[in-house]
Amino acid sequence: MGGIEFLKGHGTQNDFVLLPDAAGVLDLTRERVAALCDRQRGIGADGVLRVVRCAALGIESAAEWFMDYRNADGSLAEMCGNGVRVFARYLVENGLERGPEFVIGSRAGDRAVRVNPDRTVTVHMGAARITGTSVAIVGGRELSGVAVDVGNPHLVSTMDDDVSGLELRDQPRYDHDLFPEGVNLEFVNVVGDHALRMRVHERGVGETRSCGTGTVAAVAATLHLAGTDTGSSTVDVPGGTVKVTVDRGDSTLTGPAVFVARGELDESWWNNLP
Ligand SMILES: N[C@@H](CCC[C@H](N)C(=O)O)C(=O)O
Repeated sequence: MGGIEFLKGHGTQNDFVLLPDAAGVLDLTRERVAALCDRQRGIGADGVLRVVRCAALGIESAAEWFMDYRNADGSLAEMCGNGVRVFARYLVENGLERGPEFVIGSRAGDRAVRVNPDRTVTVHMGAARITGTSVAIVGGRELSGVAVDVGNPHLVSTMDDDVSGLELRDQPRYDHDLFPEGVNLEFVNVVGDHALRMRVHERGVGETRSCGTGTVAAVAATLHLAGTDTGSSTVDVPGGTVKVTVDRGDSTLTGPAVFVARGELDESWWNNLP
């Protein structure tokens, strides 16, 4: 057949099409990514993870493999905390890394991962940097937020009323001067001493059922508001639960990575996309 192989997987229901492309030969245009992720005319996903060797892209890195992440609208992003767990499991289960610990390259830099015996994956996400404050406007409500850089940009708004009541179908408004490249917007309830509930509107996608970098940003922001910069919390998202630890200079994210399908793209469909 010789078609283009794909896998479909998710991390707390943040779902991805994974494209093995060791030699970096796929012509992954913005339109092709958008078509793959479209839930009617494609496979349907929040993003694409291209599995490519760092060397094939001329990237010098301690990592052998590069996670080339694209949002559902075809835009590039620096990092994906749920995607990198799915990516790590793919590498180990397909004999491309021995595991359980190794490093994966991303546009945000190298990320150390560990594939755990229970098939969850722990990722060292690097520093979660507090970069300021701003506001998000959702359904006419102005919500103040803490800006956090986790390799990609986030604005975390904590609120007293239940986040499940928010209308997140439309793009919430935000300060384009502060976030010229766009921003991921998290809405958070503190539900216990070490427990958060979160919804997210992702840059380049819309509302998703989880965002791994967003959960790290949420924990860093709530710790910051409590006057500290280290701590751990679970984060419940619509698609499940992850565990986050924030330290000075590093943070870790632990959560599930699930595969649901494997197949081949129809070549004439792919070739007729711009
Ligand atoms: N879902 C991801 C984040 C994906 C990138 C994000 N939409 C962006 O544009 O920065 C995650 O799990 O971290």
